[in-house]
Amino acid sequence: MSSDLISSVYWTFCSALNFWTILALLILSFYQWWKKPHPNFPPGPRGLPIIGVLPWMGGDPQKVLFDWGQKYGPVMSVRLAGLDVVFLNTYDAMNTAFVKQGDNFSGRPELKPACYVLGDNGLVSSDYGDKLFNQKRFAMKTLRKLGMGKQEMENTINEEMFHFAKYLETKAGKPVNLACDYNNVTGNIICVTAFGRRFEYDDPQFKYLFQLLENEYVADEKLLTLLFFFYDYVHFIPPFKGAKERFMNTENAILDAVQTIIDEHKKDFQPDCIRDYVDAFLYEQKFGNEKKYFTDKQLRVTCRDLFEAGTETSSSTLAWLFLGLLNYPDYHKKIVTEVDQILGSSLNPSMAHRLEMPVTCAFIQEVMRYRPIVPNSVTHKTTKDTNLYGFTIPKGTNVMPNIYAAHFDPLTWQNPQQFNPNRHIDRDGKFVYSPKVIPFSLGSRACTGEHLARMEVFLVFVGILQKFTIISGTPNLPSLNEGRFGFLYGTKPYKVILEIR
Ligand code: HEM
Repeated sequence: MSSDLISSVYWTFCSALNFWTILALLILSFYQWWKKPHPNFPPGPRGLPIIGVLPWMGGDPQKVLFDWGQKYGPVMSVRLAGLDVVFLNTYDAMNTAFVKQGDNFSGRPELKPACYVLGDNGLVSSDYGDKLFNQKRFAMKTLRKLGMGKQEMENTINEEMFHFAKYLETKAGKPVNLACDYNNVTGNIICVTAFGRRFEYDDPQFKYLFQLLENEYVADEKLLTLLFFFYDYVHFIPPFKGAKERFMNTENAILDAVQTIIDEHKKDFQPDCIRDYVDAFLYEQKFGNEKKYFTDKQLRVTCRDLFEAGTETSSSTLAWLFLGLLNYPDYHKKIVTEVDQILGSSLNPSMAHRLEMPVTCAFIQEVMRYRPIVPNSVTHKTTKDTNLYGFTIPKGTNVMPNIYAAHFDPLTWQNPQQFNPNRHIDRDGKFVYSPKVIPFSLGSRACTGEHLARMEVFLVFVGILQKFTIISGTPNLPSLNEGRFGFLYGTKPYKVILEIR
């Protein structure tokens, strides 16, 4: 046989092989796309084979998901590339799943690469089970003992507010972007609670921790990061690879910084003098009945969780609140009037003052409704085959609370697209708390720090207004309808000018 013939047979064979390989892959991906986890799975958009609805997610995913929710109903499924995710689009659907059937809907999926760094430890990413019950119970009990929801915590927040006001005085008179500065207060409140100490704002260790947080939450590769959370197989593709490495480096650096503080605690730990969360944990580790749950890794990751979940979240909420004030001068005026009448210039704000400050409370609640900073909360996972609204949702399915859709549900809210704090004030001028404003989610996986966050948001917000007049320092002030998507939904950058009152 001539070499030409061999070569021609070889290439014909390869082309046939390529043809059949490509055809097989096409059939496989079409089958993957067409197949649902269960014939009775909730309805929803499936997008394109292989990539699912990803091409639709580029602009404003929360609006796209909202529109689909209006079309498909309270429980819908969305095909995100190879993954079927169930979205709960109304308060009632979330309440039915997370509260009434909490045991079935409170797992956490293994979100890689978070799992590589954190394992099944801490509070946020731990799966549902005995360890999580034990650790959440311990966390709630310890946070309450350390003052959460009580006068002691108010004192801690007001003391931190005193330092923050001094810091803000140095910035008075010129346009400043405070988005990251709020972390000084919210971060220190967590540090006092978890580590028993506050840091000076220019302390290198403190600044380093915030730099790390900023890298993670504000860096412009959040979409890439979110994608590789779900799709392990994209890790080796260059843009994802880099984003993954930076994410893991940041997480490891935060864990190392936290470990340094824990090691200092171990050196001077005294069982009869529990100063903070770390001490309370070390006590259980040495003397408790369930030592198996109180491991070093669990402590390290829990402190990381409290710091990460408790800092940027409250700061972003404050950033939205001040942006709201600048966008709605009538409410701004009314709120400042309440602050002046109830607190004057010298009274320390207290949660009890909320009763006398209906417009302030209504404004905070409306900002939390209108701009939930975690619009799709944190992903849950079903722990067994389960049924919701007549649909079958198999064990292990990813479930996302669509807080944004619940907050804009036209069956719950009149003119939901209108920013209207007045909707939370009754005819007698009193503030009406709404259980359907759920920025902290619902059920047994709801935010562990909700009480603390509500306290710091109120006390810091009115504390700043008591001491400073706030003016816009940005020529084109963003509206409340523009934001930045990432792990959190934050404001677009804007500047304010503070005038000392
Ligand atoms: C305005 C501020 C905050 C908002 C809007 C917020 C919101 C949330 C949301 C939506 C979740 C997920 C719930 C779910 O999975 O369904 C969550 C979880 C969590 N939050 Fe917050 N949070 C805030 C502040 C805080 C603070 C101050 C702390 C710290 C003490 C904290 C600690 C946690 C923890 C530990 C979890 C995990 C709970 C679990 O997985 O069981 N958060 N938060």
